[in-house]
Amino acid sequence: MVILLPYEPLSPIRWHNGQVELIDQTRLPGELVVIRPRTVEEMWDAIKRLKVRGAPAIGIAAAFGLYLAVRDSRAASRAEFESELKKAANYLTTSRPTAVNLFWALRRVEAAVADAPTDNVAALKEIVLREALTIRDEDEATCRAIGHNGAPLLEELEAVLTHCNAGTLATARYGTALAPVYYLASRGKLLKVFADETRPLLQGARLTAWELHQAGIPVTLITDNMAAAVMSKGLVQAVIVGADRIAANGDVANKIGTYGLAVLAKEHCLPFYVAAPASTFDLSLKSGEEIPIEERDAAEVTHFGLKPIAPAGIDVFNPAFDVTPNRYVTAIITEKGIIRPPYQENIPRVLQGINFNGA
Ligand SMILES: CSC[C@@H](O)[C@@H](O)C(=O)COP(=O)(O)O
Repeated sequence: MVILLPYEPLSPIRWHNGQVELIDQTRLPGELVVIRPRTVEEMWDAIKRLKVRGAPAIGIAAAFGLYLAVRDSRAASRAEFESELKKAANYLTTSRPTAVNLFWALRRVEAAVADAPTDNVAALKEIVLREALTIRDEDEATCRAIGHNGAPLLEELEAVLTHCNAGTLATARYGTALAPVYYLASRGKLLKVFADETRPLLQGARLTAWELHQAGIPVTLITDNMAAAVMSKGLVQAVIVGADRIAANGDVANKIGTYGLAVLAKEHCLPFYVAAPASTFDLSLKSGEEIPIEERDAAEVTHFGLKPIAPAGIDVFNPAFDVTPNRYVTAIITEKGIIRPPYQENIPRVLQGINFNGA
């Protein structure tokens, strides 16, 4: 097992020796295994099975997936190459429907090729790889900026509650919800984190607890149904989560259970913060009602690992995400600044970089 320098989280996705390397998140916390998808099909499978997961990381993985799809292309023309790229992008969009970063990254790579001033297929392949690498590197800088921007909201607090994993494992590095925690730690302020285990796939227990523990940040694991008790005892002073898609009105899709936490936070007069990059906003959607919510296999609920914990054949409802209405969201922390209500007006203002502090 790798031991990290205190407070410096690892990066779960990188390009090394001509291959994409991913930490297989289904194997954590027991084993730190690196996988190297070699085809677009293997990358699709890694995304579908949550070997790589978390909205920004899914986008980065998909961009590399496009390169894997065209790396050995024998296209005879630019048009043929672009058609192969489009086919691969369409295929990758079928892996997971909710995180808009996936669609954003694929569009970005396609646009880079469309804008390229060359018809040379070898040069176009190189552009696909360069764009994937740029998306990865920019995400790391973006997450660091989210950490910087979010830190003032949390620096006076003792502890926060988070849900699922919106940490370094969900991004190129640093995470979104956990970015301010890492940022503060690197400056000597250790904020405590209560991590929901996050049923059914336990990203909180397996991933958030693991990565914070590795980085030397104090983390306390709770089951999802303990959040109300933690809040009522005053053990946390804020909730901070990531997002998979944010609609134009500020409604937030995130891991199932997030909505309940937001309602609980309101009842306990705690701020409810969402941390997300600009690539997680989908301003084409008026509200969260339009966000496609992934439903996953019933076995994730009826089984604990391979062990059945429910009667065989029982009906199951297993949405992977829920939508938190904007009225519960105190602020959205982005790399461009902090966005506060009214979201309809303030989201475009902040994302377009108009000088506005969100106060
Ligand atoms: C920075 S990641 C934000 C979200 O993607 C995260 O909170 C989440 O819901 C991840 O769900 P997952 O199903 O593990 O991909």
